[in-house]
Amino acid sequence: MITVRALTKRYGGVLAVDGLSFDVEPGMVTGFLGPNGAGKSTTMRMILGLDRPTSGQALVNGRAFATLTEPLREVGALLDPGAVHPGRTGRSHLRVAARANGVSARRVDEVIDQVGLGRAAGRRIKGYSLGMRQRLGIAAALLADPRVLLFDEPMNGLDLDGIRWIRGLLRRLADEGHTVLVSSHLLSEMQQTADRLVVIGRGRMIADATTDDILRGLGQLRVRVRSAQPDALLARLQERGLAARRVEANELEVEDSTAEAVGEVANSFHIPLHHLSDVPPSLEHAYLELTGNSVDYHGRPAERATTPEEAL
Ligand SMILES: Nc1ncnc2c1ncn2[C@@H]1O[C@H](COP(=O)(O)OP(=O)(O)OP(=O)(O)O)[C@@H](O)[C@H]1O
Repeated sequence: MITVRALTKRYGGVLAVDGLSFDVEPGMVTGFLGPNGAGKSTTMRMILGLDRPTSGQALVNGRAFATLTEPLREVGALLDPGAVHPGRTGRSHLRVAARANGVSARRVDEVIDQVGLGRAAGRRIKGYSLGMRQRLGIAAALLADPRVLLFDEPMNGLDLDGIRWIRGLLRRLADEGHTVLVSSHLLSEMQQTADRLVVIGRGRMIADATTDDILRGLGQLRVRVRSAQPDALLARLQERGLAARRVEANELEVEDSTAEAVGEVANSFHIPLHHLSDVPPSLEHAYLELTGNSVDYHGRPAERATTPEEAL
């Protein structure tokens, strides 16, 4: 369990984290989502005792990291997969970490298996791909079998296989009862991975709820409708004050409405429909609504955010 209360970090004139309070519960994957520079890494560093809060608290299992007697047995983290000795092999890197923390050599082989590093464990780290470095970093986080795990942008730079693998690992860890906090600016990834989301922007809390609630509460409902009489349907819907527009030759989209409402209009004018469905709101839509005022640098409209398909 992670408990964050009124957590604040100021670097000179920059308020990196501004009064954040949230809990990260065991048994689920909590996504920590926010645009670049939102304060995710700074928050994680404070939870891990690597940065001192200006005010407020970040507790692991009810205690500040610095006061944990066996910290690596309570909390593991992947922060910067580049921060390893490049001349060592993966296995020797893990053995050094194991020895320093009273972890058995047998456990080193277990985590090598668990992250699928396999034969690469005997090679020097300087020859590792980014995906292999991420796996090694995750192996190090799992080494002392801690109940609380923090992963800072673990999907960064990974291919689809790597992303799927991490998604599966996070799910398994949560199902085993671990407390899992994973940061990302990839909305699509969090939509598929996280049970709960803590969304921040410019160091401030924007939303803290289940992923489903965030999608339901913030995404405007839209309806897709197809008919062989699109002109007539468009005119009737607009007469009723509905925000309908043509999206394809025979297909309309209606903003902020429901399939029932659109179906009733069509039925009352005897316009046959070939398709009628609510469009589920995407996290991307909700996220842009949530963080719209909290990004430092807006792209021009043409530089739209990455869609889930593009991100993969
Ligand atoms: N050591 C530091 N000194 C000064 N400013 C810092 C320091 N570390 C972070 N910041 C600033 O604090 C803010 C939050 O940064 P942080 O890295 O925590 O954001 P983030 O959400 O992790 O972003 P990203 O997704 O880009 O990693 C940024 O404005 C950043 O420039």
